[in-house]
This record gives sequence, C-alpha cells and structure tokens, in this order.
Amino acid sequence: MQQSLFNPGQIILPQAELDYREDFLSRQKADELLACFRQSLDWRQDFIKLYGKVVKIPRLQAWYGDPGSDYRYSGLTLSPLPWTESLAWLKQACEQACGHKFNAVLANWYRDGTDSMGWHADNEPELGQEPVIASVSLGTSRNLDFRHMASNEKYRIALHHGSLLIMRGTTQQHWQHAIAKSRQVSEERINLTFRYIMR
Ligand SMILES: O=C(O)CCC(=O)C(=O)O
Ligand SMILES: [Fe+2]
Repeated sequence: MQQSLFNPGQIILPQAELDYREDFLSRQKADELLACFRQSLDWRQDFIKLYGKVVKIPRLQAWYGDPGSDYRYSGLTLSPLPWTESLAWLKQACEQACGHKFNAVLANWYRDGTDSMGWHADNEPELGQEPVIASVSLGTSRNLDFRHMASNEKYRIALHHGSLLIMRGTTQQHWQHAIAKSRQVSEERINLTFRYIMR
C-alpha cells in the first residue's frame, strides 16, 4: 500500500517547520506525569532584569539535563539538575518521536492564567542554527501564539494535555512565540521543552 506523504500533524507556515501531535501521550500517562512533575521537580522563581529593573518571571521554572548543558538567557545562567526517572523517560519518548537527540529540558509551570511567557525565539547560540525543540504540554490547554518577525503574520495553536509540538528547521530564525495571559484560565499547566545544547 502506498504511504501517504501528507503528515496529519504538520502545520503549514512560511519559513517554519511545525508538527503537532495531539495524542502523543495517553490520558493516563499525561495525568501521571503532570502530578509527578508538579510534585517532584525543583521549581524556582527566577528574576530577570528588564529596563534596569529586577522583575519576577511570571511562572516557575526548572532546568534539567546532562552535566555541562548550561543555558543562558536574559542575563540568567541555569545549571542543569540531573535527569529524574520520569524526565528521562519523556526525553526518550521525544527522541523517538523526533528522530533527534536531546540533552536538556526547560520545564515551565504556569500556575494559572496570570502566568505567561513573553515573545521570544529559542535562538540562543548554544542551540545552534536550526534547533529541534520538542515541547510537551500537560494540564490545562493554553494558546501558543506565533508571529513572523518580518511580515508580522500571526498564528495561534491551542496546546492540549498530553500533546507534543515539534519546532525545527528555520522556525526560530523567522518566528517568535509566546504564551499570553488569559483571564479564562484558572488551572495549571506544565510545559517541557527538550533541547540539544552544544558545547
Ligand atoms: O509553554 C510553552 O508552550 C512555551 C515554552 C517556550 O516557549 C520555551 O520554553 O521556550
Ligand atoms: Fe520558546
């Protein structure tokens, strides 16, 4: 039988390569991981300098990975904690889905709709030119907004419990993404972005 060339999860945007797999994790596995990560990851409240003022990042974060995979952004250096069993399991599942190796993960805990992430591209030099980023969502659905850096074209995707979004190719060179605050959201969400840090 001929295989379809059409990938049902593919999102067609110019100068981007996005693949959204809504059913990446079973409901049961997603529930289990949400409870596990909320409880067991070493969540920290980080601060960044914005226009000379020190401000709280509007979410909690944790950074895990292989030794040496330090991550620098907004004047902050995160040193990785060693993989937990559940994180290592999820990393391996993402590697299999993406056909790509990862050595670090940034975990973000959005406690409710007042937590958010501002516009950015994951384009730090240590990620390389065309990073592959695997983003797993757990908990309440939140919208991920994309905007094209040159044309300002916008695209919104709802990221659901247990889903995987793969960003690759030139996505980070041409598009920014953000999680907007939302008054409709009162529940929590944990997102994990697996990356490969070059040393
Ligand atoms: O929470 C999300 O879905 C986005 C996370 C993100 O963009 C990041 O960790 O760089
Ligand atoms: Fe990002």
